[in-house]
Amino acid sequence: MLKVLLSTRKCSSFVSRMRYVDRLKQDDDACSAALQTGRMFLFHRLNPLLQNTERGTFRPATLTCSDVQSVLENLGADGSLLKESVLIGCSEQNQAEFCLDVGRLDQAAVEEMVTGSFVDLRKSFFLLSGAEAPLVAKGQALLRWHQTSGFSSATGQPTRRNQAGSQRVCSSSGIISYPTMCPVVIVLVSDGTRCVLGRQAAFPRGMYSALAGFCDMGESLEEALCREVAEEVGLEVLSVSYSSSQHWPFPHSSFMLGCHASVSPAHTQLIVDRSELEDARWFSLQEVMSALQVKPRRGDPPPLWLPPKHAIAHRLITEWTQLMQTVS
Ligand SMILES: NC(=O)C1=CN([C@@H]2O[C@H](COP(=O)(O)OP(=O)(O)OC[C@H]3O[C@@H](n4cnc5c(N)ncnc54)[C@H](O)[C@@H]3O)[C@@H](O)[C@H]2O)C=CC1
Ligand SMILES: [Mg+2]
Repeated sequence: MLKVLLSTRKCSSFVSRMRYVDRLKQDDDACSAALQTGRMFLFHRLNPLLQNTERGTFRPATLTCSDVQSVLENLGADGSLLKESVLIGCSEQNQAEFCLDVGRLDQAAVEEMVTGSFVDLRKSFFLLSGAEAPLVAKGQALLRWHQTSGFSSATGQPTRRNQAGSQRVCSSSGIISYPTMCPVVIVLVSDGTRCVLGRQAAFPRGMYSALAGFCDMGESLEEALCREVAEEVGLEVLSVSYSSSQHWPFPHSSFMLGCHASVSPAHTQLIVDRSELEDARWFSLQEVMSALQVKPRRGDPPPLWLPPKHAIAHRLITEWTQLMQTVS
């Protein structure tokens, strides 16, 4: 049975924070009160607001409710915009965290008032640290869901959100809808000494990653994995082990389920589906280890470079190299 060690965090504080967030999702008044003392992450047309740190790195700008209120007042915006904030969690200091899209305001004017810049999500995802990037991705995903869910797909009537933004209710039928993610399997296939990496034509030059694909309706994780590997590279998987998962905001919200898979060393011929992948190849441990050392730089790309640390593919590749080194 799979056992994942999560952390040695203090259980009591974790439990109370999770229950607090859950209460804010159920209780609009409690959520409105929490908004007054909460931390706020701003977005402009779904691009998060980032600030430079003294160390030359970036972090998401965190504002208080009154900071945002004074921005809205100064720019002549309606104060009720604040009610469009969406709850995204609770900090370790027990402060509720919200995000708000101020896309109706002039971008440059907001940037000047809060000393920061609204940066494209894909770019900001790789400028931020491991803990902050998922928070910004979650905020953008929830804001996007609200922006595209104003009408019920069943009745065509307007929907109303709760204060936390964790659900929307159809005004005519009462049907409740919740934010959705598409399950995706991402898999590193190995024959015991090498692994398969593929590249889509849209990837940056020289970049290869683990194979990935959307789960079809009704499939288990294992069935989706075996089908995707068969479709994309023509291999038959013999065994599967689960590694970890990740919310991935691109192009919309995917729930990435990361796995390792093995194939028989006697059946390793790749038949690549060129409509899906520009290329897929077997790579040796040595090639992958060298690629993990490569730092991103301008100019000609190296022969192989791998997805950045935030991506679950990076984790799968690192785990595989560690496993290969222990067995060799
Ligand atoms: N974290 C990482 O390193 C990587 C992440 N990914 C992510 O994995 C996801 C899936 O990868 P792909 O190879 O593109 O999937 P894929 O291999 O299933 O091919 C995409 C095609 O699947 C169909 N499809 C079925 N269900 C879909 C849905 N719910 N949404 C969109 N298209 C659907 C469409 O025809 C689409 O063209 C993407 O979100 C991609 O960003 C992909 C590779 C590496
Ligand atoms: Mg694919």
